[in-house]
Amino acid sequence: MNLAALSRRAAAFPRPRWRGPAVATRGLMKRFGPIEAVRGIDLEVAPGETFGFLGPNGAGKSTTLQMLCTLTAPGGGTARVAGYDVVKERDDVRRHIGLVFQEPTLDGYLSAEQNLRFHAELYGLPRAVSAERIRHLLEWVGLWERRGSLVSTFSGGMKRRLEIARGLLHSPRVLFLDEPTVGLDPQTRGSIWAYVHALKQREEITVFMTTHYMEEAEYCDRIAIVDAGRIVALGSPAELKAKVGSDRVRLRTVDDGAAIAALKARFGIDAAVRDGAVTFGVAEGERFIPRLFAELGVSIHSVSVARPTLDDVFMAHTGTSIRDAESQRPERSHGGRFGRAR
Ligand SMILES: Nc1ncnc2c1ncn2[C@@H]1O[C@H](COP(=O)(O)OP(=O)(O)OP(=O)(O)O)[C@@H](O)[C@H]1O
Repeated sequence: MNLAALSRRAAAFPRPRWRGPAVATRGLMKRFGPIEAVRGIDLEVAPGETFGFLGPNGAGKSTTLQMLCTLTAPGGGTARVAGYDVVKERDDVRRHIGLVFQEPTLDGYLSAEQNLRFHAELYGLPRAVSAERIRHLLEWVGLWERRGSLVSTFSGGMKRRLEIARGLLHSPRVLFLDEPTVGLDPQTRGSIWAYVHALKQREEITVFMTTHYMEEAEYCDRIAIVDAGRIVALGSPAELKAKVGSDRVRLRTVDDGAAIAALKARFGIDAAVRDGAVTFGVAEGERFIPRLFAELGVSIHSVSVARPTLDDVFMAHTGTSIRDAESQRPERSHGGRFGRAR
């Protein structure tokens, strides 16, 4: 049965309101030849949550998302989305999810409104309903005035907003966003987040997104930090940072090598030079600073203390920063991921 027929059937036989987890996986796995892209993901996302999958390039974020969206078959384990099994009830999953990809999948030769109308027809939305919803969504993403313009004339930010509107057209229960702001300038990234926030105010929807931007993960209710195909930490950003425990101290000194040796010898602290400063973690950093000046025995030019960041969380679980993890892996193009052979 095609998507349109499924939607008509659903409209004719409304289901009782479903209350289980929006996303639930057990031992989810995927392998590409010798590469173990996803190595046993266990996850439960509650309805209404904004959930982030945070990790460096190649961590397995997109592959997990593709399995949840039924775009690639799991190699092992199970996954349910909106209550439906991604393998046995693929069409049901598809009917209840919206997708926004990294790469635009809009038709540049059609106008903004035509793109949405086409999508509405694909999902079998009745005309009266879709016309109203298209207007509503285009107004909401600030594109109603430009509804007649060809999408090929739109900026990157406008296209992403239109994609979000399209992803919401059929009122999905779960909206999947794959790196929704990659390639956008900081201002446009901020505005995309403002739309996601506003969306949570007006629709009862779960948002599941992947990102490798720390600052974006901070917007999520909960995040899973993934590395090499596994979840290494799971919780709210505040919980995860609290678990790291230590503050991050950064020193600029006359002699970094001597400072690192003295930190080890006098305080038992393992420090390293990162981004041009001697960096280490210590509980209650502000209280430690006076001792440092008194006892280090190496002249200090400047010192800063910061509360743990999500990068510190990543480092605590993997021994490396996300940035370093990305630079250690072969860079892959962000383009065409959904077009790759599976
Ligand atoms: N179709 C494919 N064929 C072969 N290998 C693949 C395929 N898709 C993903 N991989 C590999 O699986 C691993 C995980 O890739 P994935 O795209 O899921 O990571 P990611 O965390 O989303 O990274 P990025 O931030 O770069 O998108 C990588 O080593 C990648 O090269």
